[in-house]
Amino acid sequence: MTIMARPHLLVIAYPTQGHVMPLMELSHNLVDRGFKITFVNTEFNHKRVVAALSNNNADYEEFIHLASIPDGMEPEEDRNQLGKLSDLMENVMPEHLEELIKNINESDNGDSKITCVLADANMGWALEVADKLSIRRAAFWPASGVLLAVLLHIPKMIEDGIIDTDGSLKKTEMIQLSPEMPAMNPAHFVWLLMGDLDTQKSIFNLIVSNNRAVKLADYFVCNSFPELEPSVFTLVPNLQPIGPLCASSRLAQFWPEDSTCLNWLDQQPAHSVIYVAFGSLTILDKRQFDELALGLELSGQRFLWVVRPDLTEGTDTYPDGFEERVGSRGQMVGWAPQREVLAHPSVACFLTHCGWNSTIEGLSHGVPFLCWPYFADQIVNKSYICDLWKIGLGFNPDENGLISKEEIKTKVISLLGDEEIKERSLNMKEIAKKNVSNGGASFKNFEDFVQGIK
Ligand SMILES: O=c1ccn([C@@H]2O[C@H](COP(=O)(O)OP(=O)(O)O[C@H]3O[C@H](CO)[C@@H](O)[C@H](O)[C@H]3O)[C@@H](O)[C@H]2O)c(=O)[nH]1
Repeated sequence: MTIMARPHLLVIAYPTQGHVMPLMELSHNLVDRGFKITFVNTEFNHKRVVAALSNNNADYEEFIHLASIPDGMEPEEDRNQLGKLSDLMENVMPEHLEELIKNINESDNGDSKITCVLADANMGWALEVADKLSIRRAAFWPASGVLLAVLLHIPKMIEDGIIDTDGSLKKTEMIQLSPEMPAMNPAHFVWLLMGDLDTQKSIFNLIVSNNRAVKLADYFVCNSFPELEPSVFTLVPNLQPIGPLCASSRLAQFWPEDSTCLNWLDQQPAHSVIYVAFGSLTILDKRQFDELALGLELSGQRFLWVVRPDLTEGTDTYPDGFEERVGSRGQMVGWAPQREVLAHPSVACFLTHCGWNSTIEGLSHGVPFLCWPYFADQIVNKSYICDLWKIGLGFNPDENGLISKEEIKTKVISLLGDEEIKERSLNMKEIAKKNVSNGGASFKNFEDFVQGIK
């Protein structure tokens, strides 16, 4: 009897948590369908993932090999400089990736050859490397399909004089890509919300080269489902939604998970806890951090708050007496098992920065949102949550741009009392679930994808 070798996929993600996480989840799903994976992180992130690993990953370690290549930055440099990081990666990483693939494919240690590269569409150069080596290519889009549709529309927007060839804005009127999609404020284009002018230009250049590179992909999949953003899949017909991807995320955490909060959640009444988390990149200034703490206190509700070690600039001490006053009603952790938290029956709502993964994870569990976008695609995601799907509320900043404790309390109380939002959220959960169940649209797309890349 011949035992067939597992098809061997090389997977590479853009080096931030919100990209590594869903691609690892997709890798787990592919292992379940018979693949072997070499998952490539930057050396910097590889060290973090290994340091944060728990010991319950044994099942997957056999089939997911964690590899790493340098990103071009010095070890101590700040990886949140996304413009600089993107420029360096495009220059430095391709030759390292090529070498890694050649080493695997030429080694005689019995390892099967890499048959396909599955790259984050934000790492288009990796598809070019695969093309050069005549290896099959697939791309994954980790954010909303709407965002991708806007980015692919860049050449037309340059032609129409809406933006310049360097991405700067020339016209300010709203744009609408299709009648079913809400109009979009060009000031909210993702690259314009990414830091200083140099960063914006670097990110814009990266987008333009990625738009070119994704044409090399034989398959293009994303973490969404048809009902969520219907017209997108008409505008980008080769993009196949396979989401929601939101099971437990093993082998991908940049910080060690503090699971003690699940025991705390077990002790709380059903639908009583506000879960507060801002993803991996948001930084709050100290004044806003304090106001958030005081707003949670003032709301009188139970809350679970993820206070990442780098959530605030400078010190992250709480306002005077805050911890004593909230007592066991409030729980703060450095990094939570978010997907398990959102699935917990004690959670009533999700105060989020509206990163795409958090959005998908929240809506897949029927949890209503309180939206506090920070940058990048989050402002557009918020408008989908609040205005289109109507499963959440946003905050209004005061005249100093601060979201006040009173505003936080008001919105918490309004959301928790809003039965229509709750009903729509539960309905969305059902639609999400149907998509990945046997016969659902995302399920079928995933099956086609698996057959295609085998
Ligand atoms: O305590 C925590 C907090 C977060 N997470 C996970 O971390 C991921 C965070 O991803 P996301 O919600 O998308 O936020 P960011 O980390 O900010 O992601 C970046 O990447 C996303 C995908 O491109 C974009 O939508 C965001 O705007 C961008 O900031 C999610 O899977 C969460 O489940 C945890 O596991 N534990």
